[in-house]
Amino acid sequence: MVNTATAARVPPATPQRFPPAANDGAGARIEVQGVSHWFAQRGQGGAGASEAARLQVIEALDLEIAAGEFVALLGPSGCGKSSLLRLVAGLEPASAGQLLQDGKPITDPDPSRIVVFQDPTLFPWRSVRDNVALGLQARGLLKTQGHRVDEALALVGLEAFARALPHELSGGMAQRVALARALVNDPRLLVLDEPLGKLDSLTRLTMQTELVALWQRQGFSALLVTHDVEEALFMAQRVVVFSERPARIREVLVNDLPYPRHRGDPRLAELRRQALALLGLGDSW
Ligand SMILES: Nc1ncnc2c1ncn2[C@@H]1O[C@H](COP(=O)(O)OP(=O)(O)OP(=O)(O)O)[C@@H](O)[C@H]1O
Repeated sequence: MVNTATAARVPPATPQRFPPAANDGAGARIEVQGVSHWFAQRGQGGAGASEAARLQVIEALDLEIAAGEFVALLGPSGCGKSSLLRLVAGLEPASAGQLLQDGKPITDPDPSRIVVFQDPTLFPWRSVRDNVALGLQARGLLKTQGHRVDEALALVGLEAFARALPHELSGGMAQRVALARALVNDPRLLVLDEPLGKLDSLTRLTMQTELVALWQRQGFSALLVTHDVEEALFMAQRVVVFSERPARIREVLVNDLPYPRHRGDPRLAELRRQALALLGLGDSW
């Protein structure tokens, strides 16, 4: 599956070369207002499950993502981070409270909010180009807006691989295709659920930089879940640190370092120390 020889020939994406985004840099403003969420536990009843049979994953959460902001979520495993992403994406309704996009309730999935998961989940029989075209095709926009497929591939530096099949790609290239598949929709919010989690560490560092460049270039808002403290601090403007389940905000770390950032910046080291302490990992790391 991973073709490192081919991967080595792929230049880093250079988003600066391409025309302005159609959304004119207008990222979505997201408001999470008094949101609580719980699941019925397996084998203990469905919609009518009693309090005791419910697993509460989010508790009375208030959070705002400003238009065009990059926010990352950190927290203990299983605390409810991905559950929150699913609510923001509109993949399921919150048990209590409300979520708003630009002042309007989020009730369903919408092409203005695209989720990128850890696994690129490409259709193996479709070319890179045809995988990226899926969103436009599903909405009947391919004939009139097909040029956006090429623009999205160019944004992630994969123009030369448009005809390749997924098995010919490295892990990093496949994840870039997943990003292009998201970008073709010109999203106002990119919801990133550990999107770099399966990549080798060097590719991961490269793609962190590329993702930040795409975010700066395209102007969407970004909400990232990651287990990697450095990744969160390197990429985001604010890092929300959650408690153990049910997720409550323990602290919001503000990183006002300008971009492009330097990984050796002492401010990043200080924020890392704070984040690890908040996650209960102390100074010994
Ligand atoms: N559809 C579901 N039905 C029942 N329980 C669920 C469902 N989805 C998630 N959970 C449970 O909710 C809790 C929170 O899960 P979630 O995936 O949101 O956590 P997370 O913080 O993203 O975890 P991780 O960091 O390990 O990915 C977990 O205990 C999980 O088992």
